[in-house]
Amino acid sequence: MRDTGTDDPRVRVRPNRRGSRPRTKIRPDHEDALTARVYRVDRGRYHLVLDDGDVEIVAIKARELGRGSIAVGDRVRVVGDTSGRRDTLARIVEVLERSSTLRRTAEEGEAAGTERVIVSNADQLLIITALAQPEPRTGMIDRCLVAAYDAKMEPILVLTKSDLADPAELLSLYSDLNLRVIITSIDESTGDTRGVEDVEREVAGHISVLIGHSGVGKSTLINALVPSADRATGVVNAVTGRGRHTSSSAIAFDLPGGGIIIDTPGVRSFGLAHVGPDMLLEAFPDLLELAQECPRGCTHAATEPECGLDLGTGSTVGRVESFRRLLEARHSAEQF
Ligand SMILES: Nc1nc2c(ncn2[C@@H]2O[C@H](COP(=O)(O)OP(=O)(O)OP(=O)(O)O)[C@@H](O)[C@H]2O)c(=O)[nH]1
Ligand SMILES: [Zn+2]
Repeated sequence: MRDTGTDDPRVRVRPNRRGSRPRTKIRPDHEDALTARVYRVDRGRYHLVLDDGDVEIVAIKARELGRGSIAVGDRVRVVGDTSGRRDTLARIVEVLERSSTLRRTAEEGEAAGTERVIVSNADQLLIITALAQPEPRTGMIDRCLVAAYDAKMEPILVLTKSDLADPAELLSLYSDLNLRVIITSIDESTGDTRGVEDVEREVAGHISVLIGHSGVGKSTLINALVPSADRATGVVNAVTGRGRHTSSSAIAFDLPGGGIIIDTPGVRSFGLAHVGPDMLLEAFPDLLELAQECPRGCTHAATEPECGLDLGTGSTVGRVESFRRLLEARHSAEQF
């Protein structure tokens, strides 16, 4: 073996075609790089918080990183001006391995059909649904559940505006899923709140993503958890009928009690086409044994004549029904 004068595995030796000295391709050795987390992405600029000292800096992606995406929640290594002073730019030279990725399928106009990462490294998905204004949509909840199970994130159902409607009917639909459920009501003008401490307890020390339709109270909830976030609430565009958030970038906030909460304004779709029946079944470990009886290639749909899940009895019947509802939700035309 040729001695290249280093045992750095990043030094690659090209074949010595001309018989001259070996040519080495040494990638810049970013030994001085600092680690940081992405909190926000805005027009190609990445807003990061350094691990050491909590300094906020702005960075661009180094060209050597190629086309791979960098998402909110990503852990990165940065070089250059990491002082965090105004008008300084650092450079992201590496994206560290992700522990989870929440994805959506790109919409038409973009590279349609390709997958985009919404948030990296989160471990919980808070599905925010108002009990009224707007009316709850179970299709959206089901699709979010599939996305959470696929991303190996813990789903938590947060039912807001409990001052306006009773949760009982909605809850009965989800009782077989053994979901964690939190019921809240927040009156920003009086400060009269219910359930916010329950949310606080669930998110402490975790990286949690909030997802939900416009107007369900995400910003109101974030303000209750992180007063310094100062999210604008309650403004709905009279022309489009949509909330004011038009960008689809996620944005992260540090929780006072530790942990991170990530809002996803403008995110309206998940790509679920890639979620196969057996992948979803992994979220129902109690049904795996029944599925052993399935013929090969069984899709576990209710129309499968010999699906082993039909052998379930007692409380398992409800579990199978819930599982099959989520299977169906993958193909729903609903965006969420
Ligand atoms: N009655 C009642 N109203 C609430 C509650 N929580 C939020 N609201 C109101 O619902 C409206 C929408 O709340 P936002 O927090 O702006 O909703 P959002 O999910 O952030 O909406 P976008 O920013 O459009 O995505 C506001 O007028 C809030 O004051 C609640 O618990 N009860
Ligand atoms: Zn089956």
